[in-house]
Amino acid sequence: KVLSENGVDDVMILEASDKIGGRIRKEEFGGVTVELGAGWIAGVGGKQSNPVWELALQSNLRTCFSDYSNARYNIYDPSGKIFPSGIAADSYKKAVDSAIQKLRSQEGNNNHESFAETTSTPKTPIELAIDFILHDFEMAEVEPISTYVDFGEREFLVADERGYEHLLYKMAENFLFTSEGKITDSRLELNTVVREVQHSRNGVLVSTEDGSLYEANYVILSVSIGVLQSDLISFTPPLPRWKMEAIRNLDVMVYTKIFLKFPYKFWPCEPEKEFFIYAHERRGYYTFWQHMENAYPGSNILVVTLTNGESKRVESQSDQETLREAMQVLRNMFGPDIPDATDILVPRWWNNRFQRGSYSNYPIYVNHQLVHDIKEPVGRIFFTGEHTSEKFSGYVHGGYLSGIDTTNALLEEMRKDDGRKNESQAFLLEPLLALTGSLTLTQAETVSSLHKCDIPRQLFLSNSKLGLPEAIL
Ligand SMILES: Cc1cc2nc3c(=O)[nH]c(=O)nc-3n(C[C@H](O)[C@H](O)[C@H](O)COP(=O)(O)OP(=O)(O)OC[C@H]3O[C@@H](n4cnc5c(N)ncnc54)[C@H](O)[C@@H]3O)c2cc1C
Repeated sequence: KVLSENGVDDVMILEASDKIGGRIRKEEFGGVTVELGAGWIAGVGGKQSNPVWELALQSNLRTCFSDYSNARYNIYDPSGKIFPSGIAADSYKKAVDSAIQKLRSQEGNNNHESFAETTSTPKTPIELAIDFILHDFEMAEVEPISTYVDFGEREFLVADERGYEHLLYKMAENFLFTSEGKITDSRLELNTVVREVQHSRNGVLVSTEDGSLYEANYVILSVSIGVLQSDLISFTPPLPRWKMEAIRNLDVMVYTKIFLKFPYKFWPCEPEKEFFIYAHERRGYYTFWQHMENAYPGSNILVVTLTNGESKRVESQSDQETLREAMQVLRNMFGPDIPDATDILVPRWWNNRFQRGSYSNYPIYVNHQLVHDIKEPVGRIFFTGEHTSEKFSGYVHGGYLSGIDTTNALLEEMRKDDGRKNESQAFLLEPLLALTGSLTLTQAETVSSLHKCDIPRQLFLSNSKLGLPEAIL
């Protein structure tokens, strides 16, 4: 939309997978729609309006208020007894206070520790569980001291059969899709995996896995930080050292929601018991649980969240093994007589070569050079996506807003470029063949003829979460 409003319509979106949405991805499971990726619209109810929440309202997306702070009163010990609420709440408060105190004492020190490194090592199962929730489960309790509060602290769970992705299709309606979600536009190419970006001061040339070539004046790369860290896409010439270092220095978080379907409910399913915690001797071992009765009453589905090392471990084993482990934990909590799950769904974000993780994880006191370098363009290559958002990295709205920022930066560059072109038409007509030395003649001819096109061509790689030029996310 931003591009279109500025008269730039000649764009191409190359998406590696078979649908738009990226880390917004739904699947039918156990008779309902579950979100394998983003599930919450976070950052609602503050001074400013979160644009993703606005989209949800406009699209009549069904959501339900979801407050996982209640989980602190539902902590099960390894033998299945619930910790008295006073003890659980006190332990929680102590852990939060000490983390906040430590963070405050470090404020301004330009200390690059991640939040996980700020507290002393916990020892008991309850300390381990709380530590896991505070540090791995979205750092929910410390957000109020950070700058992330502009949009508010309320969170809403998407509970709509059409999925979170409905927002994306709504945004792209009459642009890339019909109201039934059918692609109408040749500007979007699915199943198109970018493998190489050749770039020079004259333009970019993109090669895809199927051997196609796309020539353009600019490229916006919205792949995840995990993909940038992997060798999926190569750059010729290679990216400069400052860019490579920024990419390498940003942590990638793996966050996995495992879904389990049961023949009937055996867990307490009052609305305020939506979340519960299992305090195991092993940190992060099937710790954080949620029932889906608030979102989909009668669905009989439980969700357990794993992160990082546990996510990677579970991704590499069979789903049957994961089911066995999860059932053992549930039997510790609820007794030996509970029924076996009838189905399990284990997303694999780490092993997905188009993701390689779930979202970026910035140090709590961000090194501004890192933020700057991660989003800074390299010549004609622009970078966007949640990892380039200083305030909202890791969130859908971070991706959305970074898309707009990057688009504006590109538009600015295009204006400057137009100025330069007017000064020197000769430069514009310089053949691109220098870039294509390694290509076959036919390909080179194709490239060459595309280059002669009068209309400026802008190329966008991947769809991003919104998948659309309207909001390059
Ligand atoms: C399990 C999980 C839970 C989450 N929970 C929440 C939540 O509750 N709330 C929230 O706000 N956020 C949440 N997030 C984060 C949120 O989903 C992301 O921040 C956001 O969707 C990222 O959008 P993006 O456009 O930056 O990247 P993506 O959506 O990942 O888009 C990048 C696109 O690039 C494509 N691609 C990759 N490689 C190539 C290639 N070589 N060629 C072409 N295309 C390529 C990918 O297929 C993908 O479509 C969660 C994420 C995960 C994984």
